[in-house]
Amino acid sequence: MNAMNDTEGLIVKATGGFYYVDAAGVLYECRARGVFRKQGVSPLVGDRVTVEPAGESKGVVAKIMPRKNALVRPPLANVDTFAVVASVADPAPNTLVIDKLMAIACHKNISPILVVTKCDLGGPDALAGIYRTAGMPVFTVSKADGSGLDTLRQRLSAGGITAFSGNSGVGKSSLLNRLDGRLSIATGETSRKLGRGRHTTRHVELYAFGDGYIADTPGFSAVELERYEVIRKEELAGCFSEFAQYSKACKFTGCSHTVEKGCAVLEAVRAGLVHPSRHASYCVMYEDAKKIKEWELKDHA
Ligand SMILES: Nc1nc2c(ncn2[C@@H]2O[C@H](COP(=O)(O)OP(=O)(O)OP(=O)(O)O)[C@@H](O)[C@H]2O)c(=O)[nH]1
Ligand SMILES: [Zn+2]
Repeated sequence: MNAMNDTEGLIVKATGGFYYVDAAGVLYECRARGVFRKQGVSPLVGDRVTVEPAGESKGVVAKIMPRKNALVRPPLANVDTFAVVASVADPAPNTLVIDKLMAIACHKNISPILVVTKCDLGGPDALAGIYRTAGMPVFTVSKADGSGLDTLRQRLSAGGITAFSGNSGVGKSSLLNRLDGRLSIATGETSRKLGRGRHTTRHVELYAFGDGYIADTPGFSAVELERYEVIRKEELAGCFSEFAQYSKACKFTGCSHTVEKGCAVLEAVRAGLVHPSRHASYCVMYEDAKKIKEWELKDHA
């Protein structure tokens, strides 16, 4: 009960009501204090917590530190980097899906990066160019060539928690397995062979990677994320970070940046400063956001 004995750590895994907390290299198997349930909060992987030790390598999660952000699916807190994975081909990249994921990341105060996979199947420049124009870090990798992988490793090991997302089949599992030998995630081929359903894993785990952590969440999709992370139309332009420097100059306050005369964002699109593909995604998402009902927003308050 003595708070002085409490030790601080990070929840790296949650399963079956147990939380595994890494505190200065010791892994504590913990239960959560009952009060959390009463308050309707549950500890999440990625939470910084204090542990009240209770026997060797066992303890109780006593306090959850304030979160930078929290995702519902996958259940994960304090994510710093969101790596959106897209392949050059097989499947062809879907920029709308990529932009939805990136907007959700911005909305959650998570830095997006793009990882372009399967560069052995075609040139990554067209896709990479869209996101470089938007000022985002882009990493290009392929089965055959390890150079892009090393640059990505450097970024991930610099610190913070990185989560990966992207459409099914883009090569997320293959990428994670190659990034870190400890991860042996079933890739498309193997899980098909085993005949197991896809996207069944709900188990999230953080792996230390240099000074950072990688969240092993291969099974979560754009569709799922969207269901839980709603962006209002008024907030949307703010989630397309490269629009910000132009939108201040729009003629009308409350400009939707879709059709208005005197819209500085549209002007930037015409001038090649904002990529048309990003703006096209914005317009689709804006139309969708207009249809969001108030009751849907209440669920996400
Ligand atoms: N040509 C090529 N194929 C790749 C590459 N990376 C992965 N693949 C193949 O792409 C397919 C899908 O890879 P996965 O790693 O299972 O993809 P995933 O994104 O994890 O898929 P889900 O589990 O459905 O989310 C597999 O057949 C891989 O062998 C690559 O760099 N080049
Ligand atoms: Zn505008």
